[in-house]
Amino acid sequence: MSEPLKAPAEDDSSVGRASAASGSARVLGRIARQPVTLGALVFLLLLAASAIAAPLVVPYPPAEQHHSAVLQGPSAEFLLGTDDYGRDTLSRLVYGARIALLVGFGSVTIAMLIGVPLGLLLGYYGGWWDRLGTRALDIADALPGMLVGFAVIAILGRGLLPMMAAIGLIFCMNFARITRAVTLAERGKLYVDAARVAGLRTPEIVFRQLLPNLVGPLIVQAAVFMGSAIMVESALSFLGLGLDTATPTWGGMLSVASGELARQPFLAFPPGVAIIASVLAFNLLGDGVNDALTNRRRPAKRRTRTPDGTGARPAAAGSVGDTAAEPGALLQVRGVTVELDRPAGTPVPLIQDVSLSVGRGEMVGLLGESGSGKSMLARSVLGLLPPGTRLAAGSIRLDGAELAHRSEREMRQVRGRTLAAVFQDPLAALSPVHTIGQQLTEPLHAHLGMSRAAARKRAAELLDRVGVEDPRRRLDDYPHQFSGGMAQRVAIAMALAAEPRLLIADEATSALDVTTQSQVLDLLLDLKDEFDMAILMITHDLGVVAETCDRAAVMYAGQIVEVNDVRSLFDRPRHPYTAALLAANPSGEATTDRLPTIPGRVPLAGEWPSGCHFANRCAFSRESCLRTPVPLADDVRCLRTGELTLEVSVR
Ligand SMILES: Nc1ncnc2c1ncn2[C@@H]1O[C@H](COP(=O)(O)OP(=O)(O)OP(=O)(O)O)[C@@H](O)[C@H]1O
Repeated sequence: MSEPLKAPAEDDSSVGRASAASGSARVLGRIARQPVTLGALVFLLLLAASAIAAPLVVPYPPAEQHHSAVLQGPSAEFLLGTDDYGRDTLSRLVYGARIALLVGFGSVTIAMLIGVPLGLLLGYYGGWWDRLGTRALDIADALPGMLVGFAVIAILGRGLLPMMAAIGLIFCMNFARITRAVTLAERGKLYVDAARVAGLRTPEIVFRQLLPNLVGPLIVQAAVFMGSAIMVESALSFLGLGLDTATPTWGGMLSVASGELARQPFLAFPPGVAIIASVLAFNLLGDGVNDALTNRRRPAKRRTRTPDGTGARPAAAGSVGDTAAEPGALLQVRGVTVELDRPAGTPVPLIQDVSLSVGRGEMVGLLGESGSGKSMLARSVLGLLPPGTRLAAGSIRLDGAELAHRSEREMRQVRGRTLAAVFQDPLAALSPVHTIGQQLTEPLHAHLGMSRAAARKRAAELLDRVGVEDPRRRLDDYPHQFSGGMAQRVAIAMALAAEPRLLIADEATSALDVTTQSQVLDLLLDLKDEFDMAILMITHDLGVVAETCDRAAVMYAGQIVEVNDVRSLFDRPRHPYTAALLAANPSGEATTDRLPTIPGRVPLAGEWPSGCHFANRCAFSRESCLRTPVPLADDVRCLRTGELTLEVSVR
């Protein structure tokens, strides 16, 4: 076992060590710097305070009639005049605010209780659930809101609760739509994949990972709908469908005013202004909060890669020379094809007939240009294929157990225990609204059944192991308080939590600067030995493969074209594409000028030639190469491999 790593010299002080509350404090700070939003907030707080303290602040009880002062204009005695019964308008206005705010709050709560879980389910599950659900939402939306309100009140009768239920039903569809849209966007993010990889169950992912990320948009919408709810309440009261006429409501006051316009036109002003001002204030508040949150959520600057510096060193001693399927290999992928379903037309293969094995404790590199299918292969193994794609053929065996076509529930048992993954962007792979401690302890608690205290202790040990200084304190930090390199260490610690047998590192170091990349690679190598863990290292970077891997596989246009031990692959490539890739490597020193660049472009999925996928770009292709599909034989997918001598080296 290797010694625990000391924290590297990497400086993460620049990203701040703000307290856990700093995110909310920053948002509040931004709101405080928006005078209009602040004004709206102060107005609404005063309105709420006066509504709550109404008996203490109003000059007269709202129902008290002053028969000698009917329909008066503003005066010192009655600041906003009186109504047709001589009741003080100001007092009724303040009491009306109670009803308006209560109905607004109650109806928005009802709308959220119905709409948010519905939107979460539609957005998270997608597919038929989503299609049927959104059609149902469309139909519900087509019904005029007020008609729905009338129907509910007709059924339930007049009163505070029926009014809240009616307005809640009108708005619940909007909450469902917003929640669905945000969930659809969030569920494709890496932190959700990471949570699935960590083996969290669907309710845990939906309610603990996704829901907290919806809080911002939901607060904004709740503020806006509070205003709308007040408007609907006023409209229903105006039409006489609200509370009984003795109860002071703004809509009811307007209704009275409309009958007395000729005698006292001022009567309409106080409730009219109150409705307009509060609706406007709620809208301005929603807008302001939205601006403040959007600012908060602006993605952090990506680290830029410094040029090269990834000098290749000789492949690890004892490289596995036999690249054929190994009996008892930890991971055995055989003939895997993933297809993209199209509503009309035949499915398009995204990867085709892919076979690859990874031995126990072995580190295998997966190379290939963008779009060659590396991530799709990784996702097939993880059981995380994107919506619309499916495993059409093949077998994926991990530690002897078949993973192909397993249900999500079954895959959860595998992910996070035997199988784990680290992705390219660690900050995207970590939930922004949970502390590192919460995210690290969750899989320990969920998989290993550890108590919260034991899980926290283990989490601190893991952080220490991956080189995070002061781990106990840093458990309470949020992902944004870590630099890219440190966040990747945290992501690795999460992946290691249940000591998996196979770690899939999908471009895990690509977003890091060269120094940090080298530190993280060293860490992975140490951990591989310490945990006797195999690693499938997906990368574009030939240097990373040369430096760290035992074997490497090269993918091109959805197929594996060559597999070999690293030394042989780099010294004596057997497939023209491998040779071209090596020669085109900017850090390499090509010793032959036969293939300095790769002409043409990678064909898109669905546009692959029927024979060899590389044939159109290959300097050595013959007519026979285009005729029939070329199988992977003796770990190379080339009909002419026996005839060619491809000498390219990147060392
Ligand atoms: N969500 C998706 N839906 C449909 N097709 C997809 C999806 N993601 C990727 N593809 C397609 O699948 C093929 C393989 O893509 P994949 O992301 O696996 O390539 P890659 O080698 O990992 O590329 P990169 O190195 O850029 O990540 C490409 O043709 C790509 O356009």
